[in-house]
Amino acid sequence: MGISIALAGNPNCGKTTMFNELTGASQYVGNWPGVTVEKKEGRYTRDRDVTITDLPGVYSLSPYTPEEIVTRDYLLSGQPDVVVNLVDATNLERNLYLTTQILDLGLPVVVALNMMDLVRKNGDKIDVEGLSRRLGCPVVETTALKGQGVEALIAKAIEAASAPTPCASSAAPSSAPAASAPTPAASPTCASAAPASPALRFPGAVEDALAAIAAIVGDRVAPARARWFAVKLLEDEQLTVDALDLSADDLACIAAIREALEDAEDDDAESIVTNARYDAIGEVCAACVERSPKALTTTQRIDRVVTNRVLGLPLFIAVMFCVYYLAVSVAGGLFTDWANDGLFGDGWLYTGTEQYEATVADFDAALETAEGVAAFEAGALVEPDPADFGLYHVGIPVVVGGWLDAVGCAPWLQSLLLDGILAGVGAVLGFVPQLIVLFLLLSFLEGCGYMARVAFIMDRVFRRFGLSGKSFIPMLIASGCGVPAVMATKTIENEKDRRMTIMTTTMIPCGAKLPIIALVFGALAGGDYAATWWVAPLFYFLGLAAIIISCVMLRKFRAFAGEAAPFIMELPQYHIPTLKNVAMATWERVRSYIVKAGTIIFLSSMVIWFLMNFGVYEGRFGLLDTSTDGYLGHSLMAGLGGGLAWLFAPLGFGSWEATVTSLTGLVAKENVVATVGILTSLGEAGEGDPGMWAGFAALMGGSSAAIMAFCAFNLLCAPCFAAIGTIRRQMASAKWTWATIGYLTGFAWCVGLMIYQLGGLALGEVAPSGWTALAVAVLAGMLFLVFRPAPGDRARKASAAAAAQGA
Ligand SMILES: Nc1nc2c(ncn2[C@@H]2O[C@H](COP(=O)(O)OP(=O)(O)OP(=O)(O)O)[C@@H](O)[C@H]2O)c(=O)[nH]1
Ligand SMILES: [Mg+2]
Repeated sequence: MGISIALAGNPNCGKTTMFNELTGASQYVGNWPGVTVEKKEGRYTRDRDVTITDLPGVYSLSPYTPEEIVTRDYLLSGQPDVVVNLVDATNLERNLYLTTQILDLGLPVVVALNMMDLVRKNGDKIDVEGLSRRLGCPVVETTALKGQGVEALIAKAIEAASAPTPCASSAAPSSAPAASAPTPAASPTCASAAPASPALRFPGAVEDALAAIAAIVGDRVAPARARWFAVKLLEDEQLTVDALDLSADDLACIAAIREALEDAEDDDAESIVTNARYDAIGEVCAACVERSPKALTTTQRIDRVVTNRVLGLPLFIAVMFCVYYLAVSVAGGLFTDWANDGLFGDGWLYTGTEQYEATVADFDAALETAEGVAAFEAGALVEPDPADFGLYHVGIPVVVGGWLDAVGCAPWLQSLLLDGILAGVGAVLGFVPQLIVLFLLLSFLEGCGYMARVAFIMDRVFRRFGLSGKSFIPMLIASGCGVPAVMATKTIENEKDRRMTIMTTTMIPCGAKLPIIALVFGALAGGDYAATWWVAPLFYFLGLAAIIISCVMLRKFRAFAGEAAPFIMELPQYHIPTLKNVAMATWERVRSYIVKAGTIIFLSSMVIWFLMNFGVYEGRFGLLDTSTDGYLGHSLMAGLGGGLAWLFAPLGFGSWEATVTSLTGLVAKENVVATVGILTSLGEAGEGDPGMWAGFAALMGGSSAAIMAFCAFNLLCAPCFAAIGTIRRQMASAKWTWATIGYLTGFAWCVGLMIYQLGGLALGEVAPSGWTALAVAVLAGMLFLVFRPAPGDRARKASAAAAAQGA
């Protein structure tokens, strides 16, 4: 017969680690509380008849948070034959609180004392026999991380499940609402079950009250579960009261019992029960746990430095600097260039690069002269072939291009495949090596327990702006790429905080936006870095300021009103994470990035290619000849840009070219510079080319204010398709995705308007007009939203004032 085992316990006590060990699954394990949020089922590898269910970690069985409801419903459902209650043995007092509640359920329970490796390392001792006797259930020592004790644990669980009594699986009343107590399964062994006499007893008055309530409930519930219902009725938990369908008389009797107890103890019933539990646990621990007199554990010693008020922040900045240096500079420099220019570019030369570059420079210099050009045309001067200089391989586009040529593929299809799809998908995949390194390092920091501290440190800063410390990690990641940043918002439990973070985090300039900043920088400063060094940091500051202002403003709306959720996170013990866990966490993140490249980017690259390569030329619609100058002016994209250009006129860049540039940026921000290249007929000159700066400045009508407005708009507006796709997934709602796109684009437009109209006015580039008035109005509106009290604040202040007056 199949046996169903439920794994229940506090957050971060090792349930998923145990589950993976038992079932061979690879569910996500992280070193912070609240990793698992829904139940997962698997089969025991050594006995396929045994089903194991991993449940979200909970501190109690009260139906408040979604995780608590999932766990409580499952335990009450009658499905588990036995509950394996994992407890973090390094923190027995707190963990046993849930144990006492699980014991009340009347199901067979086996307690797993997990993390015994840490207990031994700390030099503490636990009397397992004594604990088992006092709790009235088997207790097994385990170290899930190393797979120790897990077989003995399951053997005990199977034994307990097979014992004929006690049984509570048919105990839930049939009228119980589905939300809390799904329909029970009938079980013949229960008919004769005697009322369970709890091993863990409360003070006499409480036990008397419970017995009296149990008598009123009578046989409406199975005897084994009578205690659970009696406790819940004493606590006056509405869900249970509704479920039992008691008569008005019975309810009045129970209320009288409760009031009598509350009067006698001078406390409310819920607190009385909670205190009774803690007192009982205190006695158990005093008798069974012997703490080593050692003053501080390793974790406490590390935390003294890491979470220190003065040292915490600088230390964190140093750690992050190292992570970024390794990922972006070292790995990025090594691998991303290789992936972008080698694998998805022309090819890559591993050795003899210096000699090759020198020869190319000579070749380029020769082409500058008339003789050189003549020699080149005559075939006397040949472009140097990198393959002659050392170890070289060609890029995928070259290989694919060769195949397509060989099979006589139509030029338009070649262009679609190479310039459209391969270029688009390749640009995204080119970042994969960098991301792997970044995520490996971040997963390590997460797995060892450091990230939980970071959120705690940043909370002190962020709280002032209505954001929780947990929003910081996404923003940090966003400076690399918005996609993983949006995914990282998953760890923010509070829905409002999470939505707000998703909506704003992509305002931080990501790696792909840096070329835009460089281009603007060049166009404004003409390469005079010494005099204008402040332009680039200015845009980072703009991103950060935009987030802060947005959060302060958004908090004034009902959908986001309220303070950031109080920062409650138990700081886990430090430990070296297993290689498997780090690799899994990294893969999980990289995988979604790759999947996105294969789906959203794939499709959008095709669409953009189509819009840029098709159009009406000499009265005929068709594929444009990309070798003619200004072909883009005839494309569908130009038409689209022309149609939308009026939107950007107030921002100073109302030409179809500038509009098209912003539109292609939606696919990937890298496209902005590439499009400027095509528009200025400079090809792939790149953002560092002075010709490109001049061309770009001309595109913007030579106005510095327009250039700044263009840059601000492109940095702050809706992110690339890839990030939008991720936002859609994390928001799990089309409405919120559109709200995000709308908010970001609207906000970016307003900032662009203010920069162009007001900045241009100051610089003498723009004459006052109706738009100037609108820009002033927008500025005033923003200031109003920032400084206006949040809804509810006024009421709170008024009541506080009234209370103060009354006092
Ligand atoms: N030292 C030690 N660490 C462990 C042990 N078991 C689990 N861990 C670590 O504890 C952390 C939490 O493990 P999880 O399995 O995710 O915990 P969980 O109970 O599923 O947590 P939630 O899903 O948040 O409820 C991870 O970093 C594990 O590697 C153990 O026996 N010893
Ligand atoms: Mg888990």
